[in-house]
Amino acid sequence: MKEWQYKFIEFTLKKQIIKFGNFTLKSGRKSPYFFDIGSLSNGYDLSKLGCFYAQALIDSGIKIDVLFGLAYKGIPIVTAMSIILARNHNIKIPFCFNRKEIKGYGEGGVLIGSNLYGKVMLIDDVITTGITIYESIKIINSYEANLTSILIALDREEHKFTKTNDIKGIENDYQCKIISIISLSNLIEYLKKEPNMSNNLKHIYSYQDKYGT
Ligand SMILES: O=P(O)(O)OC[C@H]1O[C@H](OP(=O)(O)OP(=O)(O)O)[C@H](O)[C@@H]1O
Ligand SMILES: O=C(O)c1cc(=O)[nH]c(=O)[nH]1
Repeated sequence: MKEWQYKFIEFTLKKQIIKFGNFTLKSGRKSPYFFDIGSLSNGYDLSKLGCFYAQALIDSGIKIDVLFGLAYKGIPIVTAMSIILARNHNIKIPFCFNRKEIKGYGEGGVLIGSNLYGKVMLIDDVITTGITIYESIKIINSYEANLTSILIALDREEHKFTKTNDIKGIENDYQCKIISIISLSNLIEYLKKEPNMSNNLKHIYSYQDKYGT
């Protein structure tokens, strides 16, 4: 693990982005941990989050035309990341995000910000089953745009409902590179060295047995 990934885990634990308990996921899976970006509630923490995402993009060396934040949590992420890229790294990449419901008046439509065109990097918080990513590809493909990369904070490293919607499936089907700031393996590696984590780890291991890749 790189030092900034360690720092990211420290940040997520300190800010209680990573929570332990009983959580129902979008897929219906019952998880003993939850990654909750929505618990960040001030500009300072959000700008720190933006720094980690910007770092991951720069480290990847991937070239893109537009950043696309997926509603809802991808919206503050892509906004914070874009500000950090401009302010700290002098990198100006257009960004946009979607509405979950189509707006039928005023400017209308589903997109806010830049048009979707060329090589698109999708920005979100986590991938669990990958189903949400498959749904978002439909939005991207309805423009003259291609999904060429995905950047998330946490890859939960779970197997998916069907063979076609796992991470490797997305990468192969769409020639699309997926990068994550951390993976569940990174998190486990960190938690193993922390005191009082053995019970949480026990629950994570049995969850992994059921849903892990
Ligand atoms: O890989 P999957 O099984 O599809 O699950 C992961 C998705 O679940 C959450 O979406 P949700 O629509 O709940 O996000 P929101 O809180 O940002 O609206 C999360 O933000 C991911 O996009
Ligand atoms: O799969 C999900 O719904 C999910 C998992 C997670 O860790 N965090 C989140 O916001 N959603």
